[in-house]
Amino acid sequence: MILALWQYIKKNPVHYVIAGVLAIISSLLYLIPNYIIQLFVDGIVENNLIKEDMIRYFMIFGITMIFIYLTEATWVILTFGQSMKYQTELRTKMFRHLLTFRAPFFERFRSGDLMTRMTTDIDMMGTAIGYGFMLVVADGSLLIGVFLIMVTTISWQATLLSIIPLVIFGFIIYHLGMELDKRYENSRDEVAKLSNEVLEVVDGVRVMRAYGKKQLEQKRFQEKTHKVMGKANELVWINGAFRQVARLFSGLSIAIGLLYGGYLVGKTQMTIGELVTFQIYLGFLNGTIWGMAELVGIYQQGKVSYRKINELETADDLVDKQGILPIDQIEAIQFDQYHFTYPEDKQAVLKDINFTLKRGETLGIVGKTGSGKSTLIKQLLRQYPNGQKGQLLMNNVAISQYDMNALEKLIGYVPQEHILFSKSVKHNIEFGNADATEETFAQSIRTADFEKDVLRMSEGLDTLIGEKGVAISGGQKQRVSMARAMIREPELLILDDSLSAVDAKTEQAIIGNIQQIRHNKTTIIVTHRLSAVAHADNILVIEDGTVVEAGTPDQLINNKGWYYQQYQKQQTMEVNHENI
Ligand SMILES: Nc1ncnc2c1ncn2[C@@H]1O[C@H](COP(=O)(O)OP(=O)(O)OP(=O)(O)O)[C@@H](O)[C@H]1O
Repeated sequence: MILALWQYIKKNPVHYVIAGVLAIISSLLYLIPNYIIQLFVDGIVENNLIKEDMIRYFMIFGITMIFIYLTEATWVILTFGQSMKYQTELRTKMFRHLLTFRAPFFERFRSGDLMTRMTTDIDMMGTAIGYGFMLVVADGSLLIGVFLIMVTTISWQATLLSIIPLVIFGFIIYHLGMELDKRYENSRDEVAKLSNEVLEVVDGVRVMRAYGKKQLEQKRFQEKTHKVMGKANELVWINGAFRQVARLFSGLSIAIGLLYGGYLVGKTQMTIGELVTFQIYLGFLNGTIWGMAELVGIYQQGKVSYRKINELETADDLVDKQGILPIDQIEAIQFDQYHFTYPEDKQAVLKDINFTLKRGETLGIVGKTGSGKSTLIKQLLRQYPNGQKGQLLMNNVAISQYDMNALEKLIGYVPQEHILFSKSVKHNIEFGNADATEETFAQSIRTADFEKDVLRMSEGLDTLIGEKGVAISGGQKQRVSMARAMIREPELLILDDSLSAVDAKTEQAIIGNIQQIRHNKTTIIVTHRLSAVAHADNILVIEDGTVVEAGTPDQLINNKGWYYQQYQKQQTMEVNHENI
């Protein structure tokens, strides 16, 4: 951690050098008022304090305090400003880094954990480089300055004797710090788990209510908070005990100083003024030792947070991102004896997949639930590592060779679970392509059959949706999501069971619109409703990760296999539905 912080300090030398010099100056300036106090007390005791001296002392005292204020304020502002800058830079860097990760990473790191890393841990690193730096420089220079002044100007024997308890305390702090490390980590991990729980509860609150599980969830949550409290209490215990030990040692140091100082005053080897100043100096030394104790805590917490951030920085999502080839058109997609197993699994989910999809064609993918349809799409989107056997080619080149960003720009993907942002309808659609012309924007809404819905919304396209806005239906969400993909006018459009929540008539209208505007462009439609792929050039029926039937809709009907049976069932259902 220290190395990482040092790298940052080195990047901003001017700020830190100025802050460091000012911190040292302000610490040393603190010695002047003490010296004035010493002269003042001695003047009173020796009865030779004259008015001019008093005015002079007062002036020096006042001016020094003003300088202390100015230097301290300047370097504290500089240091904490840098700390904020450091946090902002680190957070931006980590966020950019997070965006590069693919699905396996997010399966490993849960949302609550990531939130804790992006907030508390980065804050802690900021504290280490701000408050930690302040403690090291200011308290360090004060400690050295006070020690030297005590030794050289008052009494080296009294100084050495009275700092013995402080040195012992220093050793205790050091060893306790080691003990605190693990406990800080445990406590922090429990908070991360709790954050995750809160997210899940907020997300699933409606289901929880519907199933009458409010009480149960409350109990579970309470158990988790008790666990957090338990771990935090361990720290409170150690910190509490530690503070009392600190008090004991600092009291001992002052007592030794008083006793030995009193003895020296009795032997006229120390003036009363020096004894008073000596006690004030001891107070400073005690303060700096407290500061060092705090520094140990900041260092230990910072170390834990650094480990957590470093884990994110060095995490690998196992997806090869090294591809550099540019791509601006997808002429053909080819799965060649392709096998795929999820990283944490042993059994292949896709087995021996073979097919070619040419530019301008529409491919339908159907099959039982859990058969591997979405997995095939995820492989096209490169969300997981490459398949273990066979090849996935685009324009006859392995897909992994292409620059991911270039590839992503060609694809419009409408996923099964519709993720919309808590912003306006317009913002959500424009998210697909902020540079789209008004005409393309209007066309995307038309294609998604969302025009009527917009008219019904109180603020039209500016209507806020999501958490802070109006709740929209599942079918409306799907169509906003569809418009977001359409506004890209993508080379390759992928609909992954993305019209399941709209009625058959609307689905037909949308599919018709897509057919009409996507000449020469490629479309993949994964669906459970066969009417959505009735126009497809080719259809794959997937069962247990393998293609069991393939062909045009007519060929599959003639085949009399799974497709035919499903077709019959869905036809009967549709007729019954129309008769109701
Ligand atoms: N991230 C994952 N890690 C491990 N296994 C997974 C993962 N995602 C899906 N699976 C498994 O892979 C298999 C295929 O899932 P997939 O989502 O591809 O099916 P599907 O045909 O799209 O199903 P549905 O029609 O219900 O959407 C399932 O057994 C599923 O449990």
